[in-house]
Parts: sequence; structure tokens; C-alpha cells
Amino acid sequence: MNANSKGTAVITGASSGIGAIYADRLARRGYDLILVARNQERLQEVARKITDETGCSVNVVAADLGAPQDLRRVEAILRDNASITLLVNNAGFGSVTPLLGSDIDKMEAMIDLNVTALTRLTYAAVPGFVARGAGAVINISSIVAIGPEILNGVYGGSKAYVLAFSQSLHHELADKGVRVQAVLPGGTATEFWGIAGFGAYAESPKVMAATDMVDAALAGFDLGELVTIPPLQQDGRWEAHDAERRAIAADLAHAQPAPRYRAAALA
Ligand SMILES: NC(=O)C1=CN([C@@H]2O[C@H](COP(=O)(O)OP(=O)(O)OC[C@H]3O[C@@H](n4cnc5c(N)ncnc54)[C@H](OP(=O)(O)O)[C@@H]3O)[C@@H](O)[C@H]2O)C=CC1
Ligand SMILES: N[C@@H](C=O)C(=O)O
Repeated sequence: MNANSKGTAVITGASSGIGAIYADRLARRGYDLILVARNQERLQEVARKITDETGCSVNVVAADLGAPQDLRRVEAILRDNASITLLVNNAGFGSVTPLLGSDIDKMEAMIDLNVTALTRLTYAAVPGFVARGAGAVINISSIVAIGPEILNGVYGGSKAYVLAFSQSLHHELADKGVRVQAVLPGGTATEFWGIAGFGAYAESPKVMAATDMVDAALAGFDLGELVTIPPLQQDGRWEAHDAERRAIAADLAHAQPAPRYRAAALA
């Protein structure tokens, strides 16, 4: 670690797209890096460019986070390396297929990566952060977390999990010196769309450049946001939605069903 380092950031899915931009931006902010994805050659290419341009230390770990043995290997790094101060859970994939057009094994693989790997990596990193009284987790969710009708339902469900998990983690960890941020990108120009089965969408005028998305997400991180939604234009809209969610949550612990159901039961 160099003298000005902010510690080491572990970024999953750093061989392309959003993860590769996070790698660049975090290196420029003074982090050393551990980059994780399946494609070692692409990881090394990202690492070489960043090292040349910033001089920071970059290690690459080729791992399939959907495969239990590889996942355990990355968990061990997160548990054992006390220089790690930031985990960016970014690796993921989506789909545009409807329920009846989806291969269930592919849906399970999506849950393995988008939900199980993200959860296990968080569980590996956070105890060390708490023990050291500092650290941060950035979880890449999606706007489909609050718009599950937009794309494939399992994808939407997996990203809603990421949002809810992040909100719960924040609730538990905020007073222990650990930051949590959930990022909800909208359509972003990466290989995601080709893999999801709708490559042409990456050319849509509604799609954001990955650099703009990550820069906005990091601006949200600097502002101390728990939830950052780069494409949401109207200020205060998320906060109003979240305040209503909390108000409903405060009205849910009652021994009696609501009167409307009691009336229906008597009829
Ligand atoms: N692009 C978009 O419109 C949006 C994207 N997102 C989310 O952003 C995140 C990043 O996606 P994005 O950059 O767009 O897409 P990319 O397809 O460009 O990046 C996905 C990254 O995940 C890695 N990855 C995929 N499968 C695995 C695996 N089994 N094990 C380890 N790494 C894996 C890929 O590398 P490799 O193939 O080398 O393993 C790649 O580095 C995802 O979580 C996605 O759901 C959210 C909202 C919108
Ligand atoms: N947020 C994107 C995918 O996850 C999208 O729906 O545009």
C-alpha cells in the first residue's frame, strides 16, 4: 500500500463496463485495487492501464463468483486482508425474457451471482470493517429494484434484494463506522444489454454512458447517500417515496387484521 492510499478496494465484475470504470475512478481517488471477474486477460488489461496511468497497486483475481469454490476463495481474501477498506459488489447479469420464456437454470445462475455471491462477499468483508471501525460497501442494484415490471422478473427480484439488503445493512452498521451505499443505475451503455438479450438498447438515447453513471454514483457516495439513483431527475422524489415506505412500516405491527378484512370475514 502506498503512503497516500485509502486502503484497498475490491471490485467485482471489474473486467468491463461499470466495474472497470469504478476501478479507474477509485484508483484516481487513492485506492489500491483488487479486481475480480472470470476473464483474467481482460482484468489484466484493465489493471495494466490503471497502473500505467495512476501508479497504484492493482491485483487481479480470476474467479467465477457463481461457482462455490471460486466464491469461497474471494471470501477468504476479504476476510484475511486487513488493508481492504471498500467492497464494490458490482458483478451481475440480467435478462429481458419473460417468465414463460426463461431458462430456469439461467434464472438460478442469476440468483447465485446477483444475490448469493453479493451476500457472501458482504458477510466476508463486514466483520473486519466493524472490528476496525471503518469500511464501506457499495452494492450495485438497479432501477428495476423499484420497477420490477421493466425487465425479467428474477432480475428485478434480485436487484430488489440488493436494495433491501443494503437498507438493512445500513440500519445495522451505520453506528459502527461502516458506510453502505446502494446504487440504482438506469439503462447504462455496457455489454449488459447484449448479455441480457437486447443489445440494441445500448444505443437508445435514454441510455447513460458508464462513465457518467459511475461519476454520479461516486458523487452520491461523497454526499453520504444510502441510495443513489443517477438517472432520477427530480430532487426529493426518492426521499418522499422512502418516507412513505417508513410510514407504512410503522403501521404494520398490530394484533388485529385491518377493519376492511374483519368486515369481509364476517360477511
Ligand atoms: N448496464 C445497465 O444498464 C445496468 C447494469 N446494472 C448492473 O451493473 C452491474 C455491472 O454490469 P455492467 O457493467 O452493466 O455489465 P457488464 O456485462 O459490462 O459487466 C458485468 C461484469 O460482471 C462480471 N461477471 C459476470 N458474471 C460473472 C461471474 N459469474 N463471476 C464473476 N464475475 C462475473 C463480468 O466479467 P467476466 O465476464 O469477465 O466474468 C463483467 O466484468 C451488474 O450488477 C448489472 O446488473 C444495473 C442497472 C443497469
Ligand atoms: N437498470 C437497467 C437494468 O438493470 C434498466 O432497466 O435500464
